[in-house]
Amino acid sequence: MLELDRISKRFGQVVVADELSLQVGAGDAVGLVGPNGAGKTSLFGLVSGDLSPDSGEVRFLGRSVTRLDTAGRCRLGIGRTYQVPRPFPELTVLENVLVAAQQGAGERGRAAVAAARAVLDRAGLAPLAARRARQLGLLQRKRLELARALATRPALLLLDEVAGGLTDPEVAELVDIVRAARADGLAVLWIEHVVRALTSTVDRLVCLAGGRVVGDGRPEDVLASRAVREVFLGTPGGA
Ligand SMILES: Nc1ncnc2c1ncn2[C@@H]1O[C@H](COP(=O)(O)OP(=O)(O)OP(=O)(O)O)[C@@H](O)[C@H]1O
Repeated sequence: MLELDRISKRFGQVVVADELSLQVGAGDAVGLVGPNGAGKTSLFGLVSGDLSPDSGEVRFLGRSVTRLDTAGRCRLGIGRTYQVPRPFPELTVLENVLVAAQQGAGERGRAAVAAARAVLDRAGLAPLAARRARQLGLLQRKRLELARALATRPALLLLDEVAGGLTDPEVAELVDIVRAARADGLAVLWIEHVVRALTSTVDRLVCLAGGRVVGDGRPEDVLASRAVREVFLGTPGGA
C-alpha cells in the first residue's frame, strides 16, 4: 500500500531521513518508535505531503505521490493526525468533522452530515457535537483529532502520539477507537512514546534513529534487539 523508496531529507546538518526505505501493506498496523529527534514526525510529513524529500520516492497504492500535495494525498486515502491537535477552534466538534468529511472524503449535503455523525459516534464524541473545539479538554481534543482523520475516509491512517499526556484509562479508550478502525481494514502507522498502547495494537514495530530504520519486525523482537536497545533505551543488551 505504502512504499518509501530510498527517501532522504535533511534540514541543514540534521538528517531526518537517510536513504530510508519502508513498506506498509494493506491492513497492516505498524508502530513507529525511536528516540526524540529520530525523524518519526518528519517521516509522517514525507508520507502525508507536508514535506518533500530531497531524493527518493513515495508510492501509495501503486502510484508515485512524491510530488502530490497534502490535499491530493488525503483524497487518495492518506489520513493523518498531528502531535498537537489542529482543530478549527471556533467551529463546533461536528463542524470540524464535517469539514474533514467534505474536503477529505468528498462527501456532500446530508450524506456528509450523516458520515460526520457516524464518525463522532465511533470516536465517542456524539454528546459533544455542538461544543466548540476550543472548549475541549486534552482527551476530547485527541478524540477530535482522530475523528477528523477518520472522517477523510483514509485507507492508511497516520497517528502521531495520540496517547501522549493521557491517563491509562484514557489511553485505553483511544486504543479501542484505533482497534475498531483496524477491524474495518484500515492500515495504521502509529508513532507513540506510550509503547504499551502500541504493543497492544500493532503487529509490527519499526524503530528509527538518525533517519534510518534500525529495527523492523515483531514488537517483542524489535524491543529486545541490541541495536534498538542501544538507540531507543540507551542500554545495550538483549539478543
Ligand atoms: N522544519 C524543520 N526545520 C528544521 N529542523 C527540523 C524541522 N522539522 C524537524 N526538524 C528537526 O529534525 C529532527 C527530527 O525531528 P522529528 O520531529 O522528525 O523527530 P521525532 O522522531 O518525531 O521526534 P519526537 O519524538 O521528539 O517527536 C529534529 O532534530 C528536529 O529539530
